[in-house]
Amino acid sequence: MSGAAAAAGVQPVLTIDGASLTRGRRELWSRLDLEMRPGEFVAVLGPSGSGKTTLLRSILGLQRLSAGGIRVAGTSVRRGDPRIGYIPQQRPLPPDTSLRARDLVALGVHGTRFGLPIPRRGDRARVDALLEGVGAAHYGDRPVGLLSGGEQQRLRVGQALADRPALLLCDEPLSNLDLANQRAVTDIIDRERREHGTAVLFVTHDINPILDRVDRILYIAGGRFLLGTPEEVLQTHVLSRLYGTPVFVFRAGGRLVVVGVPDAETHHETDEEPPAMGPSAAPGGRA
Ligand SMILES: Nc1ncnc2c1ncn2[C@@H]1O[C@H](COP(=O)(O)OP(=O)(O)OP(=O)(O)O)[C@@H](O)[C@H]1O
Repeated sequence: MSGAAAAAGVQPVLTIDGASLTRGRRELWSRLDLEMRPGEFVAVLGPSGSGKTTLLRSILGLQRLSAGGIRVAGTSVRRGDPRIGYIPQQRPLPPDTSLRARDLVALGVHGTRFGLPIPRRGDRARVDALLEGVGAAHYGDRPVGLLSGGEQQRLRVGQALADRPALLLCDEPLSNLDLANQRAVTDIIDRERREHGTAVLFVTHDINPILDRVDRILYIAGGRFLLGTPEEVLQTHVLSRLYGTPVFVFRAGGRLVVVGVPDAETHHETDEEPPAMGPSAAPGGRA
């Protein structure tokens, strides 16, 4: 154990240790360190193609690292690890999908997650409780293909939380949702981490809907990363240094807007020394 979690005397839920991932000649990120404590909410930001989804896939054991290691609650991850819940990037389900809403949630319940559904005693009650928890009880028996994007997304959250994971990985779970559904889905995830200590790693393009819940931000760009509180990371001078080009952070009407972000592949040579992080950097963070 090391870092802030150790200082607080708790076992980290997630430990990423010097992780690097190279695709062809391109280094997506390198020497990435991240330690998450129970109940912590970390947002992952960065331009399209910077490797955010790949990071989640690495944590899930679906993507081999070029270097470094990843542990969940102190041990290596394996495919289908029940300690991890995963909300993948949203794709609308086809209208003719024959599953009912409750079937989709049931796929997350132990024993059915990665194989054929094998209902066990108590599963129905668990599925009912999950449907209730995500506000989907009233459409539990409807075909999923006929549900709206927001209704489907609540079910995906229910499925990911079914086995009460220690770590919840969310890949842009709010995209394509209206503001009311963004808030509803955020509230469900936030309640889970407050009530059950689930650590949440949340990939997003827009920090605004979750800004008031986030403990730290991991910002990935051009093979580099920054780690710190929102106040530390979301600053014009900090992001300009990360990108190596002027990037502006504006605050308007309680919202943050980041302007001038270059494409993920058009900046930074990977063998460049990363710029120094300001004095307000969280331990373990660098840029
Ligand atoms: N299976 C794969 N084989 C080769 N390259 C891949 C594969 N999957 C992703 N990539 C590439 O790796 C890079 C990172 O992809 P990734 O999906 O992790 O980015 P991202 O930050 O999640 O992007 P977005 O915000 O658009 O979802 C991209 O350049 C992508 O084209």
